[in-house]
Amino acid sequence: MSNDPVHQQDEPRVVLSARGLGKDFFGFTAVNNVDLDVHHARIHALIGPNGAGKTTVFNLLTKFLQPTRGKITLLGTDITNTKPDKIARMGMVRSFQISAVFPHLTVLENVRVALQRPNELAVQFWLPLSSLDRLNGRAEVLIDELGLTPYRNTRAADLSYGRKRVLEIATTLALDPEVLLLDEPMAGMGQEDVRMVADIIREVARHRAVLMVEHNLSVVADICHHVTVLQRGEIIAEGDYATVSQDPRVRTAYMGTED
Ligand SMILES: Nc1ncnc2c1ncn2[C@@H]1O[C@H](COP(=O)(O)OP(=O)(O)OP(=O)(O)O)[C@@H](O)[C@H]1O
Repeated sequence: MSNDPVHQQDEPRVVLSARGLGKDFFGFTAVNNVDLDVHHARIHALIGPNGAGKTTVFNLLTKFLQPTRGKITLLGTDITNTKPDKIARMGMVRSFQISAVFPHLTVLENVRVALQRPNELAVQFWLPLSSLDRLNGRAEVLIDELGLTPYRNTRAADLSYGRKRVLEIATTLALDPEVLLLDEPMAGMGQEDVRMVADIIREVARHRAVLMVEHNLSVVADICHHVTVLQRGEIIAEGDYATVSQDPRVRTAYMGTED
């Protein structure tokens, strides 16, 4: 579907949407009335000050939390009452969900393990060798897509922090998701790694939608097409970074002042 030229136009299709999304915790409203449209081949950032509700929105979208109010649609299907494991199979994954990286395995082995999971090849040991060849082929493509070819035989434990993050993203992509959710992908990384991971996310999003929570605003400015700003559980601004960063409510939310 991602190669369909119709979907490569300026207004790409909506793959994930939320309407009137809300979550109460014991009477405290953490998220209220959130409308969100995430588009194919676009990077969408969810930003806001601490406690704004970003993680809660993430957990609602992936159904780790059940919404108190509202509706969520993934690829045209209502998933408001769908279980998280089914959502991964339907085409939406979040980075930590299946991103267990085994430190003693090489990059290639880690990606192969991740690729076996959806196919359950691990238990189908009677499968012909040609199936494993196919798996190797897909693993090489993924490794290449994520710039990990020079490290294919390196143990995960010996990778830099940033490259480990890229390997995690590679294992997440093994399910071939249409929508990838990343929770603070730049957290704890140095400037050089931030640049590398930002480039990888840009590459990954050429064929998929990416929704990410990110505190690093220069990364958001650099790679995100669309930004939704939350404060106290509600959307206070949205648009491209240039637009939202000039919004007086956003400036007040971040700085405590409009200046
Ligand atoms: N399980 C819970 N029970 C009660 N309150 C919760 C729960 N989870 C989150 N909250 C509250 O909901 C609000 C939003 O929290 P959330 O973690 O979604 O914000 P955030 O924008 O991700 O913050 P941060 O940037 O600090 O991670 C906060 O006031 C938080 O205390």
